[in-house]
Amino acid sequence: MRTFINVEDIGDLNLALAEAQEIKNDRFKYQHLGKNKTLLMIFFNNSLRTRLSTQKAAMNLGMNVIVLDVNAGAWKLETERGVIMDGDKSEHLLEAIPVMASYCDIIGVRSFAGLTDREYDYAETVLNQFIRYSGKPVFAMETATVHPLQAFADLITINEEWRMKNEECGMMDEESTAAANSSSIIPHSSFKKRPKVVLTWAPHCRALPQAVPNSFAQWMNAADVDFVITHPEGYELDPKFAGGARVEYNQMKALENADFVYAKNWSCPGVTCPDDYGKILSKDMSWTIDSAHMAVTDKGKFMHCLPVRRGLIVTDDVIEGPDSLVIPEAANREISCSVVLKRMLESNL
Ligand SMILES: NCCC[C@H](NC(=O)CCC(=O)O)C(=O)O
Ligand SMILES: NC(=O)OP(=O)(O)O
Repeated sequence: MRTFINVEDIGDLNLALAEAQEIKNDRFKYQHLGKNKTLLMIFFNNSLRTRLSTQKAAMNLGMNVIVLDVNAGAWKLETERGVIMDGDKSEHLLEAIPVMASYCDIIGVRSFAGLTDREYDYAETVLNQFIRYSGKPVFAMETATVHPLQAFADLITINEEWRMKNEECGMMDEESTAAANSSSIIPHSSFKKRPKVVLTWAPHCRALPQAVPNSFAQWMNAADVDFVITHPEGYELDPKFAGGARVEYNQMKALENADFVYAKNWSCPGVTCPDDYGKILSKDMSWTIDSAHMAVTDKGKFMHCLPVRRGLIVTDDVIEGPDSLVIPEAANREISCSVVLKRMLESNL
């Protein structure tokens, strides 16, 4: 694997899930792969989970890790070509990338959308410069339009929970139970019903990127689930990621019988109205996930990538309740990243 950006990069999802389970059973099984290899993590934006889980995954694989916070100690980097650099940015990304690449074997990049220029963001301009000028395998640690490590961790979490729910409810037939006992991964088709997964927009006080919902939609479209997206009018996600998914504008209707409720805020993706790109179109608090929303689900599990703002996205009782998966999701970030780094180490170095 040379890049990890879109769901296609990981190939067969059942194989990827099986590999995730294998690593979860023995996190240090592939420690030899990373010996004398160095991961460079570059952050243009803040992070808690990605910073720690990616570092942990690399250490599990025996790698050395260098972390660069571009905005805390490095020269401020210019990312656009053709500008006269007479402002506060002292170094151009086009020199910085090959320099940084000379010190490492794999590069992870966090670079959020600026939310002012849709074309620049959706072309993944910064990430693509790393791919083009580093000559090294590159993976997205949330970039302008995608957050695949999060979506993969979310898929792992859904798979684990769905398997448990089916086992508890005795929803598997005999053949599938036997398959479950002999294998780490059961295709969802073995269960009597596919899980209903609902991605719901929720209000926020700041304009946030579309990377998390884009990747979640892309991965759920590729997975064996019944996927529904709900949001106020104007928040339609880019068809490149969400194309084919069912959109239901009535949130309560969308949540009916849901097995998984994935809440997230995002700003206007500018699909129906390009001038609104990156803007907040709604702060409707009736979209906040509370116990009344969860009550219409099928004992649904609450999911969010974190960090989450309580009182806006979700109420305290829901996020703290027994049906909240936010901590297992975050824990599975170590696993999703381990699979990605393992594959990069195996195939490219
Ligand atoms: N990596 C997880 C989410 C990161 C980012 N959230 C944020 O910036 C929230 C910041 C705040 O709540 O102030 C996003 O939505 O893409
Ligand atoms: N979910 C996630 O990516 O968290 P961080 O932004 O803290 O890395």
